[in-house]
Amino acid sequence: MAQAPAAVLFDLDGTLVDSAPDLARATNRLLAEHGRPPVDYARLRSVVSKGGRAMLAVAFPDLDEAAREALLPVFLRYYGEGLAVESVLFDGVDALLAGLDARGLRWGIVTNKPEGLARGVVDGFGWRTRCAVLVGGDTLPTRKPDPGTLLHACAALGIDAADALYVGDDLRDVQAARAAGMPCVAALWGYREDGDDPHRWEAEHVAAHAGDVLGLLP
Ligand SMILES: O=C(O)COP(=O)(O)O
Ligand SMILES: [Mg+2]
Repeated sequence: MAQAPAAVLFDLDGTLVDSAPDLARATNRLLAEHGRPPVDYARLRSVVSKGGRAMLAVAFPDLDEAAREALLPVFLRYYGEGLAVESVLFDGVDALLAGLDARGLRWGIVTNKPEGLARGVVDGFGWRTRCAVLVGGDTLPTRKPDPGTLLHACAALGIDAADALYVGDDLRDVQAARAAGMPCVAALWGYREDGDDPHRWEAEHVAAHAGDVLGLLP
């Protein structure tokens, strides 16, 4: 990277926060209420960055879409009751964010998680005053892979998309960044299903560890 970005934007689940344990607890509460055994954790974990609908498809594969859609608000409510209980930061994230702060580089979050829940996670990790912008999946009518939420974050920061850097663990993160004209990093430490190959997503950078992102900056 020739020039330092004006700000670094992050995806939340699978990039900054390993939220799978809290999401699994909400899933299992819902399953138990329906008289079902707990979810296959590894399978659930692999789709966390694909959102609540994908998680419910793993947990209730026999239900049709309409029946799963009806479960979504309950699932999100259960998750909302314990957002930062068992969730942890991925290795190196703390040092990465501290490194950005030390360089005076603003950072923010653009997630598909509903904004209210994302705010709860941000508060849970004590980031409220450090996180310069937070855009959720319901902040606008569109969400990733649409570039709108990334562009919205840039407008809030008063910067051009081309001058920011986005870090995300899912194909739709890279698609959103590319559509926004924003350089991006595919995070290999996040959630992936078998067969997902981030090296084929055409991100400008691929990082194996959160600490590698600082190394990309000049
Ligand atoms: O909740 C989701 O849809 C996934 O969240 P993410 O965009 O932070 O990975
Ligand atoms: Mg993600």
